[in-house]
Amino acid sequence: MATVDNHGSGTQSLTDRIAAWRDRLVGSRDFQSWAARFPLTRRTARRDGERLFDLVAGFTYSQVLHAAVSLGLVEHLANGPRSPAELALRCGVPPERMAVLCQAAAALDLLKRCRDGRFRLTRLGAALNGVPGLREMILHHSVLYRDLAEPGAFFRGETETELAGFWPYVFGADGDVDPDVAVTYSNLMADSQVLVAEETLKAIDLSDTTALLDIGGGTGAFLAAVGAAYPELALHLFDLPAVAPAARDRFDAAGLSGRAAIHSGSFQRDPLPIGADAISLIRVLYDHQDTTVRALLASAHATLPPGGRIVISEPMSGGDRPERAGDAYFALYCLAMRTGTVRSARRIADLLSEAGFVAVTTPRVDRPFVTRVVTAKKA
Ligand SMILES: CC(C)=CCC/C(C)=C/CC/C(C)=C/C=C/C(C)=C/C=C/C=C(C)/C=C/C=C(C)/C=C/C=C(C)/C=C/CC(C)(C)O
Ligand SMILES: C[S@@+](CC[C@H](N)C(=O)[O-])C[C@H]1O[C@@H](n2cnc3c(N)ncnc32)[C@H](O)[C@@H]1O
Repeated sequence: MATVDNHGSGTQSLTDRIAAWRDRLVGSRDFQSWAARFPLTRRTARRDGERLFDLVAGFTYSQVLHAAVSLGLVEHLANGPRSPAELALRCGVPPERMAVLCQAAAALDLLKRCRDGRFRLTRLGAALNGVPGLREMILHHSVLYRDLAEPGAFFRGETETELAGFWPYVFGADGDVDPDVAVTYSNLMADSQVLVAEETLKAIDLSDTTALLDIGGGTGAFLAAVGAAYPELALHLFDLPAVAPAARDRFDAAGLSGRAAIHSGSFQRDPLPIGADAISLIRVLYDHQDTTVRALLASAHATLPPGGRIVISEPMSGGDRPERAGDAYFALYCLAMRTGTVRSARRIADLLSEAGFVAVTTPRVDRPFVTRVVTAKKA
């Protein structure tokens, strides 16, 4: 590509110059005004305006969703349509304000306004009730919302984020954490694990595996799903002493106790249990910095037998193709957590190769906003 001098600020390719010209044009009021009237550009101009408006206003959309959940609107509509007055009474909100909320939720396609002025759930609104843990996820966003209140300060790294304190075990706490906090944390993790497990198990095939070690396996939600899908597989869970023992109840309830072993320890301090021919790390790597991840992947590699498999599953950055869930939600989430970072599948593949793994694959997943998967083998 031809390059030209850019007034002392280095060289600029022809593509860059064309882009700069396009940006100046689209950014000019006169052009916008003309494009909004000209038949061939009118639709694009309107669509871009709408898209920009949605980004400008998006934070209020999320708060409408939050209110619909926290005030119990979604719950109260689960059995059919109701009038705003009825909902106002049930949710403890003044009728005229409830009417605004219903109308807003209808505009966002969470509710449908019936001809008689009542509101009912749309397909989207109804789906919300069936997503495990989503209600609690939405509610806990109050914390992240506060952390993002001054976005400039947030990105400069000046915000003392509250979210960091919400997930105590990410910091490797063991033993000295309020048990109630531990339960809230573990329940939210386990509930939100249901879809992650569903998605991960669609992407991988464990039929040639005899024993799976789930590192950072929480209270066993992933292993319970694996156990149901693979009746012969031996299951090993490894997590911090304050978390791992709680998996016992889940394994008992699922009838998995005969083939599920629980190992308490820290992958930052203790050796990993040996004997498994596959290791899974589900939503673990993104909680940690590269040094921890490198050491963890190296121990995983050392623990596995030749031919052993590793499965990484977590939300990922789109890398050279940035995407909303990974790059505009989970990346900010991790910044607020202050301990880890969202990585692209390519970056995780590189870290796996660095640790000695081969045959790295990135199987397709249906819902990358829930999780993405990278697998590899020990040679
Ligand atoms: C019945 C008729 C007439 C027609 C039917 C037509 C039809 C087939 C409709 C489909 C309806 C349907 C089944 C819809 C299903 C929708 C689903 C399943 C939606 C799922 C959505 C899931 C979402 C939005 C998940 C969000 C997850 C989030 C935000 C997770 C966040 C996790 C975090 C922050 C974890 C943090 C952990 C830490 C601390 C960083 O380590
Ligand atoms: C984000 S949660 C994921 C839990 C589970 N895999 C899931 O997807 O629901 C991260 C897990 O890693 C565990 N963890 C964090 N640091 C750890 C460490 N040093 N050793 C072992 N487990 C650790 C946490 O206790 C927690 O259960």
